[in-house]
Amino acid sequence: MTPALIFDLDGTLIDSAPAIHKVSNDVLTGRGYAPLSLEQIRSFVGQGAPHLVRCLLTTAGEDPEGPLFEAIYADLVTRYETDVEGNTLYPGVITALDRLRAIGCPMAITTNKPYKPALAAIAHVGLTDYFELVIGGDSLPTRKPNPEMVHEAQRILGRDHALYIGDSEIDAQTAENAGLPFVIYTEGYRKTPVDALPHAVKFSDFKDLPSIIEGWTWS
Ligand SMILES: O=C(O)COP(=O)(O)O
Ligand SMILES: [Mg+2]
Repeated sequence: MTPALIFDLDGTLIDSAPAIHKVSNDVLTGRGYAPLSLEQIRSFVGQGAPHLVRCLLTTAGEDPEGPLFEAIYADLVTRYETDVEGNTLYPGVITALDRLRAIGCPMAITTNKPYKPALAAIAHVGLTDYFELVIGGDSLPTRKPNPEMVHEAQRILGRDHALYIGDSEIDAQTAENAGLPFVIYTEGYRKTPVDALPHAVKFSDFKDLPSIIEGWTWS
C-alpha cells in the first residue's frame, strides 16, 4: 500500500518568505520601527509565529517577552491571514502532488504557521483539495519539533507507513521525534548544510519526488 505523506508548508511546498516579510514589515513600520530584510525575516521562519514575533521584538530593541508581545502577535496574525499575495508554490509542486494523489497517497500538512494563515496561504496557491487535513502551529498544545502534530496527522490518514517531507532543522528533528523517515527538500529555509541534518533522502526538484515515493522499500 502507498504511504501517507505528511508535508511541512513554509519552505517546502510554498515560498512564503516574501509574504511573511511584507506582513512583518507592515507590523514593524506601523509602530515606527525600521523594516527588516527578506533574508533576516526568512531566518526567523520555521518555529511558528510566537518565535517570529520574539525575533521581531528583539531586532527592534524591545523585550521579546515584554508587554508588546500580545499586541504585536495579534496584529501579525490578523494581517497574516489576509495578506497572502507573496506566497508562491515551488516549481513542480502541482505536477508532483497530482501524481502522488493518483497513486493513492493520502496527504496532510503539518505546519508551525498558525492554522488560519496556513489555510489562507494554501487556498491562495491552489493546494486545498490535495490535503485531507491541515494542522497549524496553534491547533494543538504543542508545535514542531514535538511530534504530536505528525502523530495526529498519521492517525487520521490511517496508513501503516508514512513519510515526513520538510525543509528545515525543525523538520529533521520532528521526523526523528515522530519516528518517521525524513525526506528533505533542499531549496527551503534550512541554515545547516543538508548533509549535517539526518535524512533518509534529499531532493531539490519536485519532479523527483513521485519516483522517490514510488521506489520506497519498507523493511
Ligand atoms: O510559520 C513558521 O514558522 C513555519 O512554518 P512551517 O512549519 O510550515 O515551516
Ligand atoms: Mg518549513
